[in-house]
Parts: sequence; structure tokens; C-alpha cells
Amino acid sequence: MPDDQEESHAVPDPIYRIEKLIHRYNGQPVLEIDRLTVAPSSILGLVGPNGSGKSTLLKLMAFIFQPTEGRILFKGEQAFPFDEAIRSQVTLLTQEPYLMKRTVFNNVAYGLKVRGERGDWRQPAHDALNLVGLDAETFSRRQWDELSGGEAQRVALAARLVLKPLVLLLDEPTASVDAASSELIRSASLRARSEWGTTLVIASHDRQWLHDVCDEVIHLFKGKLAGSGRSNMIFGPWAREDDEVYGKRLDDDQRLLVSVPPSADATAFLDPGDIRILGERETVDNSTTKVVQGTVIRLALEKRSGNLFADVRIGSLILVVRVAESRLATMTLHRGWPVSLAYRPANIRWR
Ligand SMILES: Nc1ncnc2c1ncn2[C@@H]1O[C@H](COP(=O)(O)OP(=O)(O)OP(=O)(O)O)[C@@H](O)[C@H]1O
Repeated sequence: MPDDQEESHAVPDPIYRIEKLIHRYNGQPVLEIDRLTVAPSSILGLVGPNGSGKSTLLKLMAFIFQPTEGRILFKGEQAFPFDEAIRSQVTLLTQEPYLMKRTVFNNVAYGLKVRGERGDWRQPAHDALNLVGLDAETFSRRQWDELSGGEAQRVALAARLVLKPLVLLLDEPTASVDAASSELIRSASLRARSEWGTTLVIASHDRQWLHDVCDEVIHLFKGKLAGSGRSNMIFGPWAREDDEVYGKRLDDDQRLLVSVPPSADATAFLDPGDIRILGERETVDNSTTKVVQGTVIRLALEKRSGNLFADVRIGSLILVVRVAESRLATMTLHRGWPVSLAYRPANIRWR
């Protein structure tokens, strides 16, 4: 979580503390994060458009390379690439699985071997395969190239889970797999957190998944943390609608109307406190306020502030809405309920 936001009193030492980090490729800055901490056993989500720096941040958190400037403390200590202690505790799963040209069993057991674990690797390797929904008896002897894309990704995940890692970094882990594999990858990752207290950091374009499972979701935009953990970031392209108004058509055919964007593909930021769930008989001034219809998909209480946040799905867009305490007295909210959201285009900030 960004340090200036939701630091709660009773948090243990962070598993990561990032300080004044800048990373450049060929002299060009692609990531600039002043401060960011990740609590142990938490689930942090990373969202952001293509090229916003998510993969770079995950690779830095995996200590694959060093940041150009600044530092990343791991459990309070500065850590470096090729540090053996880190390698056995932090593991990264990327979108395209990398498997060694060996059997599935040897791929999964490899980490145990490298870690110098003695004894029989069969049981832990089989447990890890079963955890990702692959029958160990059937798959253990298969070669790396006798697997579908989804199975290969699950083997790659099993090869990480077998180590019961302290940190599992997931970079678009389900982007190129089928729906069934995707579900198995998600549930196995969550099992790691619930069984071993593994900290998860997940970069994904699947906002709904992140909103469902993450303790915190942070937004990266052009390499920087953008807005609060619960800010709404709405991507273009924006088109001029009739009547001099700009907006975009959502995939449920509603129109999301906005103020004049600086360019057709600018990104709109709308604070959760600037969106209101309308009461049943409430009306709005159409000239300044716009209304869209959605469905509540999640309600979450922020412990520090006592604020209630509702995630509302509108087509494939999810907006986070802060529900003021005064409004809670007058309305009941449930997951699955249809709601009308009111917002003022004038409150949109553009980047
Ligand atoms: N090895 C590299 N050398 C030079 N530039 C790089 C390298 N890796 C990434 N970049 C650039 O750094 C920026 C951030 O890339 P990164 O892959 O971290 O973004 P991302 O948010 O993960 O994107 P995506 O969602 O498309 O995976 C991009 O502009 C990218 O072109």
C-alpha cells in the first residue's frame, strides 16, 4: 500500500519497503516510486495500462535486477539479485511459463533439489501438482512439451508452490490460459496465502478478480503510483457524443459522459468520494450530474477510516464508490443489488 494512505496501527514489519525507487532502461525512466510498503501475508494488486511498469516492478521485487536508484528492503534488509536467501523465498510467475526440457516431475521438484532439501521429493511434488488441479500420477512422467498452454502454466505454478514461498509474484498469470486453468491458478494462489501465509503481488488486467481478492489494489500510470489505492482510473478512447458532450459507450450500451478530455485516449481519474449511490426516490440536476446504472459486486470496510467502499460493475467497468456514513443510515446495500450512481463530470481529473 502507498505509505501515505492506509498504514494501520497493528501492522507487522512490512515484507517489502520500497524507498525512492527509480528504474531506467537505456537512460529512460520507466518506474518512479517514492514509497511503497507491502504487509506480510497480504494480497496486493497492480493495475495499469500496457507499459505502465507493472512487470518491471515485479521483476525488481523478485530481485532479478537492481533498481537504477533507490532501494527495496525485504523483511527490513536490503536484498540483492542472486541472494540465495531471497531466491528460495521469493518467486515470480510470468505470463509465458518457462519450463525446463524435462519431465513435469523434474520441473516441479527442481526447486527442492536446488534448495538442497533432502528426503523424498515425490510427496511435496505430487501435492503441488494436485493443488493446481493436475493429477500427479498422470502428469508426473509427461515431458515439458506434452502439455497444453494452461497445463504448462499450472506446472510452472506448481514448481513455485512446492517451495511454499514467502512471496509469490504473479505477472498476468492467467492472460493466456483457458477459463478452467485460470480458475485453478487463482484458487491455488489463494491457497498459498491461506495455508502458508504467502504474500501475493498480482499484476492483472482482470480488475474484478483483483477487487475480489486483494487487500489493496494500486494503480500504476506511466511508471508512477496514480491516485489512491481505491481510485478509479477509466481509460479512453473518448468520443464526442451529440450535444457537445464527450464520453464512451460501455459494453452494456450505457454512455459514460465526461468533461472535455485533453486527448481522445486520455485517462480519467474519478475519486470514490465523488460518486454517490442514489437513494430510491432521489433525483439529480441533469445539467451538472450524470447517472449510470450498475450492480454492487463487493462491499469492503476500510478499517483505518471506517469508510465503506462499494465496487459497482457497469458493463465491464468497475467503479469504486465511497459510501458516506450518513447515507448508510438511510439505505441498505447488498452484493448483487442494482444501484444508480451519480457523479459530476466536473470532478474528473485527466492525465
Ligand atoms: N528490457 C527492457 N529494455 C528497454 N525497455 C523496456 C524493457 N522492459 C520494459 N521496457 C519498457 O519499460 C516500460 C514499462 O514496461 P513494463 O513491461 O514494466 O510495463 P507493463 O505495465 O508490465 O506492461 P504490460 O501490461 O504491457 O506487460 C515500457 O515502456 C517498456 O517498453
